[in-house]
Formats: sequence, structure tokens, C-alpha cells
Amino acid sequence: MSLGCHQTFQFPTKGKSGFLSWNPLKSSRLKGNKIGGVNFGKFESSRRRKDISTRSKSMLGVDSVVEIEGKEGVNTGSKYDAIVIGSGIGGLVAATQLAVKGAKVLVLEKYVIPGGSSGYYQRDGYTFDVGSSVMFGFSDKGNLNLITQALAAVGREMEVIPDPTTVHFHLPNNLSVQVHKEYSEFINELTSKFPHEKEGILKFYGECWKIFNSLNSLQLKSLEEPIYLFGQFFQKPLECLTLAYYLPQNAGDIARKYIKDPNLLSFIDAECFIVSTVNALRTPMINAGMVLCDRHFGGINYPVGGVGGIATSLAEGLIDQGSEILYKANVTNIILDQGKAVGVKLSDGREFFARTIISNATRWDTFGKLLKGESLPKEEENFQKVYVKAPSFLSIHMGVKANVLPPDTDCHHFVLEDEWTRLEEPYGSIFLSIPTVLDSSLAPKGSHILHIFTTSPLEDWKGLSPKDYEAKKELIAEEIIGRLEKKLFPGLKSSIVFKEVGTPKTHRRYLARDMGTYGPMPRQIPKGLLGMPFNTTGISGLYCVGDSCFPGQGVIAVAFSGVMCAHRVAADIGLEKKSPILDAALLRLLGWLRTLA
Ligand SMILES: NC(=O)c1ccc[n+]([C@@H]2O[C@H](COP(=O)([O-])OP(=O)(O)OC[C@H]3O[C@@H](n4cnc5c(N)ncnc54)[C@H](O)[C@@H]3O)[C@@H](O)[C@H]2O)c1
Ligand SMILES: CC(C)=CCC/C(C)=C/C=C/C(C)=C/C=C/C(C)=C/C=C/C=C(C)/C=C/C=C(C)/C=C/C=C(\C)CCC=C(C)C
Repeated sequence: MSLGCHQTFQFPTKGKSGFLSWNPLKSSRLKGNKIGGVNFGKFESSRRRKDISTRSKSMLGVDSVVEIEGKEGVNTGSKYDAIVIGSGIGGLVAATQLAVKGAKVLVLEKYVIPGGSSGYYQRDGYTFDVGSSVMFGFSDKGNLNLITQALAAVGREMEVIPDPTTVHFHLPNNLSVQVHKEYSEFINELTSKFPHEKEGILKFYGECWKIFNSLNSLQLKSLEEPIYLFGQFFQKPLECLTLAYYLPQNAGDIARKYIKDPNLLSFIDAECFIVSTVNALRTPMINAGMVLCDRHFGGINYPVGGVGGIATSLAEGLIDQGSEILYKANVTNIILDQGKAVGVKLSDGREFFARTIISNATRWDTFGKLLKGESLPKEEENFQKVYVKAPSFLSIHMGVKANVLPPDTDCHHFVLEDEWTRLEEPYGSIFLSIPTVLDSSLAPKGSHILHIFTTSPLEDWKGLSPKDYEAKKELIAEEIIGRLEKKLFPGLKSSIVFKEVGTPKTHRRYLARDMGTYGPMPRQIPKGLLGMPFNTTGISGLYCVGDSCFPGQGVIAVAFSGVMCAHRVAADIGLEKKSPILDAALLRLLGWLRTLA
């Protein structure tokens, strides 16, 4: 796979057989369980898979089909009930949830494997996670374990390794805080650093628990579907009112009600920054409540074999349901007919049609690139007024000699050494994950993986000659590694046995995200989550899913957006209950609420 002189960061490698050499099945199991009255056991699905795959392949007659399999859909007009553009976790969850409801779905993915920023790649015996290795929503309890539930819906489960510490913070003034899985241990640790703020700490995190417990008590479906929404209000009025109360609020304001110490407030900024790329004053309280408690409730669990196994398992599960996924399928246009989205066109000229189109590309890509020549719908104008693209990032994937890590090193670290003001600056904060602390099978014996990343704008990498680009990558990587050597691991530089650096250009190219963006971030102080659009769009038949939809960035967040999207689409194509009159009223109300943000 040649990437041209601007990229050294290559995604999955091929094994001797010519197939992708990583076998996620070593960590993903097919469950022969009953879901929705249908048995999704192995025999049934593989039999169905066999006869369909031949038919679909000859129908398309193309070599670039990596997997394309299907069955007759429930639709009458188009061959598909839904086309999903992109196979990030958001797209895959929407696709699989629709498929288990009985829809026939086609997922079109530009790259050669599923997962997007939750994908993987392999080099020299290492399996690297492309993006974050911190998995929320992957436990075996509650209603918020959306990753576990998404896999189970298509008869899959993955073996996971619980992480005893979500993250180890290394902050200015030598403040070191380990976020233990046990809530009481975390609170003891934090209050030992800020004894004068014990009450404030308990009150702030206590409010987070109020939100988490309310969320965890609901059955999560589309907030744009009135029969479900009003039903939840009826069944759980207190919980729904609690969530409605917090919906327009931000974590920083609530923290300031109880906490005065500026260092502790900065710590809460760092807590929020790692999940929203902005400080607490700009982080929606609902999102803060979700992540600051899930890590203690269900805990952070790492999938054996790497994060890439989640997407691979979902894609396999989708096929088992008789739906299809096509790789190397770069969608360049969404086709409209009398203002309704009816199909897509690929860069190689092929066209596919469906009753609905779901875009897992960012809203900037969807409306800026895929809908050519259309004026921006009012809703999208509002979105772009409230949200901007967060910067991209620089990632360093390294293999190091195992003995450079002290015993009991934690898996995830966040480093900001000297000045709190550098938190949100490019290259200011460093994220570090060492997934081999939990799963040693990801690296050759005697070595560890270090995945280091830091925010970096695409502008920094524009207009450079190939030589200068390479030199800049080396220089910045050297500086970041030097900081980690000084702060955490003496001797780090000399222990490196493998190193690959990805820049915002790499992320733009491989994740197909405009400017390589990390996701949306509020332009100014937002009204919590109020301004974040859900899944319907101003174009009939077109839906969005992923991190530029409610509730925003994060694998668990996009999984929720996938669940919501599938429910709304299923109602619109007749697979779930729907009330056109209530729909129109709710969608108008939600549209109006967003204008208040
Ligand atoms: N380092 C990190 O931790 C990191 C980096 C970026 C994003 N993220 C997180 O990952 C999640 C994003 O998930 P997501 O589901 O929104 O999307 P995603 O960006 O992970 O996946 C989108 C997928 O759509 C494909 N795609 C885009 N445009 C396409 C086109 N025109 N034709 C065909 N395929 C196309 C891409 O190749 C990609 O596979 C969020 O949680 C985000 O915050 C994490
Ligand atoms: C409709 C209306 C108007 C109203 C009504 C009321 C109600 C009922 C409401 C409801 C609501 C809801 C349901 C909501 C929900 C929400 C959710 C689920 C959310 C979620 C979220 C999540 C998130 C945000 C997540 C995130 C995460 C992330 C981003 C992560 C990341 C990570 C990383 C980056 C890593 C780090 C690393 C180191 C440190 C190394």
C-alpha cells in the first residue's frame, strides 16, 4: 500500500495469505442467543450468507467488493431500506440496529476495513488502535453499556479486560491523580489532594451521579420520536425532568457552584478536556455526568485483541443479518430527487439507491462535499454557527522495550506539566495509552505499545515540501517523546524499537474527516447540549449519525447516536410505531429549542 511521500502512517497490513492478517474472531464470539424472536446462531447465518453472497457479487460485477452479501429487503421500491455512508462506530451501530429491526441496509466504506477512528492497523507484530483506547459503555450492566448492547444485538460478544484506573493525570504543580475504578478510592485520592474542598468535590460529582442514574434508568432510543419520548416522560417523569433540567447546562458552571480552589477547577477542566477537547465551562453537563460516572459504574474495559475488533464484529454481525457492507466504496455525491435523498454515487461511477440515506461522514463533509451545489439548510447553518471543527491531532505509535516502564504503570495517562493555560493549546496536553499493560498480545514479547497523541491543527502541516514535512514530524515527535521521558519514563528515547507518526493530514486522508477534525466543539460557551442536532436533517430522506450529532464526540456517544438514528429511520420506513402529527410537532419544537443555543 503506497501512501505517497506525505504519509508514513499506514493502516492495516496484509499477511502472507493476502488477507488482512488480524483475526478479530480470536476475541469476538458469535452468540447463538435469541434476540427479538429470531435466532441469530452460527448455522443459520452462515447458510444464509453463502447463497446470497454469490448473487450479490455477480449482480455488481466488480472486483473491489471485499464483502457484499444480502437478502431481499422489506422495501418495495429501492433495493435497500437504508444506505449508510461510512462504517465508523456511529454508522455501524445505526446499520446493525436497523438490520435487526428487519431493514435491508448497505454500508459503503471508503477504506478497506470498518471502524473509522475506531479502526486498527498492524506493523511488525504490533496491533495499534487508530484512535482512543479508552472504551466507555463496554460493561456488562445497566442501560448505558451501548457498545456491549450493539454487539449483542447482532449476536456478538467480546472478551474484555477491566482497567483498574481510567486515567492517571500528571498535572501542573506536580498534581498527580489516579482515577480509580472504585468511586470511593477516587474520591479519597482527590480529597487527599484538596482536603479543604471535600464537600465541594462530593457535591459536584454527586450531581454527575444524578444525571448518570437518570440516564441509566431510561431505555435509550430516539429523542426525535415522540411516542417513545412521551412514553419515557410518562414512565420516568423525575428522571426525564432531571435530564431536561441539565440539558442546557455546562459542567464548569456547576463545578463553580461548589468549588473555589482554582487548581481543583483546572483539574475538572482537564477531566472534561479529555472527553470533549474543551474545558469544563464549554462541556455539556450531561456528557460530563455520563463519562465521569460510567468509568466507576461499568468501568473502562479494553477489548482483547484491540479496539478494532468492535467494528469488525459489528460488520460481521451486520452481514449475518442479511445486510451488506462494501469497502473501497468512496461516496462522492448524495443523489437527490425532487429534494429528497434517494441514492449515492461513488467515485468509480457506480450508483446505489435506497429509501433513506444515512451519513456517518461529519456534517461538514456531508453538507459541504457530498451534497454538491445545494444551499446549506437552515438547520446546518445554525449548527455551523454554534459548532466549529475541533483541531486534528498528531499521533505517535511506538513499540518500546518493556523494561522502560516501571512496574504497575497505568494504561492511560494525561500529561500537562507546567501551566494550566496550555491545556487547550496545540501540543499543550499529551494523551498516552499503553494498551499492552492490559493486553500483552498486541505487541511482540518483551515490548509495549505507546500510543501518544496531542492536538494539532491542519494549518501547521500545509504548504511543506515532502522533506520539510518529514523533518517537522520528526522534530515535533522528538519534543513530545522528550517531555514524556522527562515526566514519566527516563530512558524512553533509547528504548524505542518502532515509531510511526501520523499528522492531521494522515487523519484527514484515512478518516475522511474535513481538516482531519477530532469532532465538533462549541464556538463559544454553549447552552449544554441544546444546540446539538439529532439525526434528521433539513433534507427529506437524509439522516446524519456520528460525532456531529447529539451527544457529540466519543465512541459511546456515537453509538448512542447510531441507536437514535436507527430508531428514527425505522419509524420513518414503517418498522417502528410513528405518529405523523406528533412527529411534525416534536421536530418543530426541537428545531426551535436548538435556535436558543
Ligand atoms: N484519537 C481519537 O481518539 C479519535 C479521533 C477521531 C475521532 N474519534 C472519535 O471517534 C468517533 C467517530 O466516530 P464516527 O462514527 O462519527 O465516525 P468515524 O470518523 O470514526 O468514521 C466515519 C467513517 O466513514 C467513512 N467515510 C467518511 N466519508 C466517506 C465517504 N464519502 N464515503 C465512504 N466512506 C466514508 C470513513 O472512512 C470512516 O470509516 C468519535 O467518538 C470521535 O470523537 C476519536
Ligand atoms: C428531547 C428533550 C428536549 C428533552 C428531554 C429530556 C430527556 C429525556 C433527555 C434525555 C437525554 C439523553 C438520553 C441523553 C443521553 C446522553 C448520552 C448517552 C451521552 C453520552 C455521552 C458520552 C460522551 C460524551 C463520551 C465521550 C467520550 C470520549 C470523547 C472519550 C474520549 C477518550 C479519549 C480521547 C481517550 C483519552 C485518552 C487518554 C487519557 C490517554
